[in-house]
Amino acid sequence: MGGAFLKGLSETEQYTLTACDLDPEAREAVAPYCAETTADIDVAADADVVVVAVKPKVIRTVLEDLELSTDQTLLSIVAGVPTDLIEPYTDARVVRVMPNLAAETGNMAAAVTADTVTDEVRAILEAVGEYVEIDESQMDVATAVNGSGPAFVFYLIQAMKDAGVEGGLEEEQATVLAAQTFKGASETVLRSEKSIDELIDAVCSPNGTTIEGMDVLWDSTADDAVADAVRAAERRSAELAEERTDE
Ligand SMILES: NC(=O)C1=CN([C@@H]2O[C@H](COP(=O)(O)OP(=O)(O)OC[C@H]3O[C@@H](n4cnc5c(N)ncnc54)[C@H](OP(=O)(O)O)[C@@H]3O)[C@@H](O)[C@H]2O)C=CC1
Ligand SMILES: O=C(O)[C@@H]1CCC=N1
Repeated sequence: MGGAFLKGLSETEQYTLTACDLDPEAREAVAPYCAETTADIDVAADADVVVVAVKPKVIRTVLEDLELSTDQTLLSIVAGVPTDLIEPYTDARVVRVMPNLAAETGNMAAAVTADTVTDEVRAILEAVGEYVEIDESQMDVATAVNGSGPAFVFYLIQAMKDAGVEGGLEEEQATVLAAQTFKGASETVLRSEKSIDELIDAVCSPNGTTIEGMDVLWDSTADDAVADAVRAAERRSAELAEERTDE
């Protein structure tokens, strides 16, 4: 996730980016997008905004080594680790963000804690996509919807693509048609003033093809399966918080 963030931010040419990782291969992978890569956390700690992008189980170790001052911002993208668990380890302002992998292409959907976000962090998030400001109590569900969400959408694209292949399209053709259709539909939802129900209606020509397919979906439990996936991810995010708090 840290690499996707770096790649997206490097495209904007607005930031001086330093990547810190202990693994030389990880540093090599992001070197083209950074002014500097380092294994020395003190070098990373020089930045105005320090993004912590390690797995939940190692955040405490990283925080113990990270010396920041009150005029710096620590931006945590670590799932399930609450602000009040991070704050005792740092003098920096702590802002919690749930990003997603689409940062890489400047299409990230992110959720950020409304009570700690600054204009500096808003500018970073805006540079690589769209963000919403939420109460931290909503971070687990946001983690499920926009953090894990890309995987759920990849799954749906695959299902649509597979159906196209089954109908006779070539794999590559079906992938382009399915993925571009998700992309176009997403743009429409974001730009249109119509509700999603109105947009569905607009695709359904009278006695046409779409209504036949929509009847199948409306009669199915596809929406329940999506809601169950979101709830399972939300539950896990809350569990991660519990596991961290126990330490
Ligand atoms: N993947 C995603 O789509 C999203 C992930 N996140 C959050 O981002 C964080 C990272 O997830 P993800 O990118 O999937 O995980 P990865 O394991 O791919 O990335 C974590 C990176 O941190 C490195 N690392 C571990 N310990 C240290 C250390 N002490 N100092 C410096 N670097 C270290 C790891 O190196 P090594 O591999 O050698 O251990 C690895 O390169 C998680 O907290 C996750 O919750 C949030 C939103 C979306
Ligand atoms: O799967 C995970 O735990 C991380 C957090 C959100 C997306 N990936």
